Amino acid sequence: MKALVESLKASARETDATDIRAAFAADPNRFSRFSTRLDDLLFDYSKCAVNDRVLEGLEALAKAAGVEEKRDAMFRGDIINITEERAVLHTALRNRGNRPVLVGGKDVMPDVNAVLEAMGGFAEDVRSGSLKGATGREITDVVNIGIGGSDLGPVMATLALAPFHDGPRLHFVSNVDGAHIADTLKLLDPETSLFIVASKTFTTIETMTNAATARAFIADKLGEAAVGNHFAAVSTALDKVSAFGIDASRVFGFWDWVGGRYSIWSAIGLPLMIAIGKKDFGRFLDGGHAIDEHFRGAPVRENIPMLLGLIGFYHRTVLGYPSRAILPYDQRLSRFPAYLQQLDMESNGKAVTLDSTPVEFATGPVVWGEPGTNGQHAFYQLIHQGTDIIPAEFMIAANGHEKTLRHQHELLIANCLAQSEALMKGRTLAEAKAQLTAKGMDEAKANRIAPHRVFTGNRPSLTFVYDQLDPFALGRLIALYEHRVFVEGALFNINSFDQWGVELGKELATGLLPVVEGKESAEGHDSSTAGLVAAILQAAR
Ligand SMILES: O=P(O)(O)OC[C@H]1O[C@](O)(CO)[C@@H](O)[C@@H]1O
Repeated sequence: MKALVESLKASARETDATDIRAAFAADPNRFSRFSTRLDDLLFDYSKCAVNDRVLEGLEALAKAAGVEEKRDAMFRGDIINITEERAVLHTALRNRGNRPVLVGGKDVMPDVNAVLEAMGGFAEDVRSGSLKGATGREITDVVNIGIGGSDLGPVMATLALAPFHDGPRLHFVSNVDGAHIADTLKLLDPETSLFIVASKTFTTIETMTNAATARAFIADKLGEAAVGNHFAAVSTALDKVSAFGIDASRVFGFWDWVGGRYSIWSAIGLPLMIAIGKKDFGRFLDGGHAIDEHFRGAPVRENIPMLLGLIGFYHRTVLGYPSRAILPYDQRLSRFPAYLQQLDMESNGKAVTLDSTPVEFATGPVVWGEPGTNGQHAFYQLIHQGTDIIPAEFMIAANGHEKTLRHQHELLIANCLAQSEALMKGRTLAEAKAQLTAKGMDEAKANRIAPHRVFTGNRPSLTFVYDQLDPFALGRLIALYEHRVFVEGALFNINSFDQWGVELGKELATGLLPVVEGKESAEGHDSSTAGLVAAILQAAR
């Protein structure tokens, strides 16, 4: 693999692959050669630093890394999460054709369908008002208490699908910072509130602490006996849920073969289903399933997640670009970058291979972003003229939902397309100077100012265009990125499905709590940590 990566570097150098501007000038068909479609979804990668030779090299790399075999092993239910000894089967949750999926010789589909059915019944009862609080009033507000994968997916998707939201109001509490739950509880009437405690493990300290606070809120206002009417839970740890006191009829399970950051398709999606209804949630699953079928069947040069992964690997590992910016020109996708941060960085932020040896090249990039056009007025300066090259990933709908505001949508589209054009084309020194002198600036001053107005161009970007952001389109987008992360992880030869990197901080926080509470001394901790604790304790009121 290392040799193939080196030869890709050489191909890029020898073919001037990073001179994207020259590639466009030389080939009027570049767009049609380096873009592909899946129904209304258009994927344009012509503004990336690729050419045919690079793509051939990437295909060879994918073959050598066994990406397709690894993909098939995932769909088959093999134990590919080797450190946790688990299958990886979030795809079974959206397996709309009901093709049998075997784990340990047993088809998981009947259980998957049963939970989906139970969620649907519960969600529709909440939405219709037939499920009541302890005092007989309808539920107006649903609060999801979870963190990481038990929060980001439902938050992101609920915001994204606001035009389809016709159920009760939704709130999300994740942070252990008491401010988060306190600010949420202030908005609620306990008689009409329902809390969903969402935690795969049902041990996560943030979620358990917030759940206890919410429980006290109900018990204090409505009495202990009311708690059962105002709580539901989503977890794989059904024994722990029952110890919390939530009735089995309000508990929705999932399985250890669903990773937290891949769990929006499972019962973790319950808040979304309550917001948009069972039918639209089904459309969301359909979108994910459509991408699964595409990923499994399309040839590499038409396979969007495969291309996305290969190009991602190429930008990151071959060309050494340290981060990628996720730039949805879709305000309702405002939490999509945060969602992808967990998906990508928790999956591929690893430095040890599946053979338990150190990796030989750079793995997952830093993933970040904000919706356009807001980002343009904040950090685009650095993307255009900074010293790092940051591949940008744009996404835009051909149609907004606000029919009477078409003009605003056209402005949004123009801005999105202009950014990728500017990143690719740039502005030369001669062009910058000519612009200034044309405005009447004298030669000497133009010479001084022009360098500040130069854009190197050749900054890669890719663009997704879809018809409209609806449940199907969102499901498709999420699944695309899931499989992209999979492809990159397969090329890195790492386990994309564990997350040991978050453990150490959790362990140390548990150890530090008694010190922060003033019950234990800070002895044994480093002087910085001890000094910080002392300062905080001194100031604590
Ligand atoms: O659903 P749980 O078990 O509460 O975990 C929440 C999150 O914590 C993590 O385990 C680590 O931060 C994530 O992978 C997960 O999504």
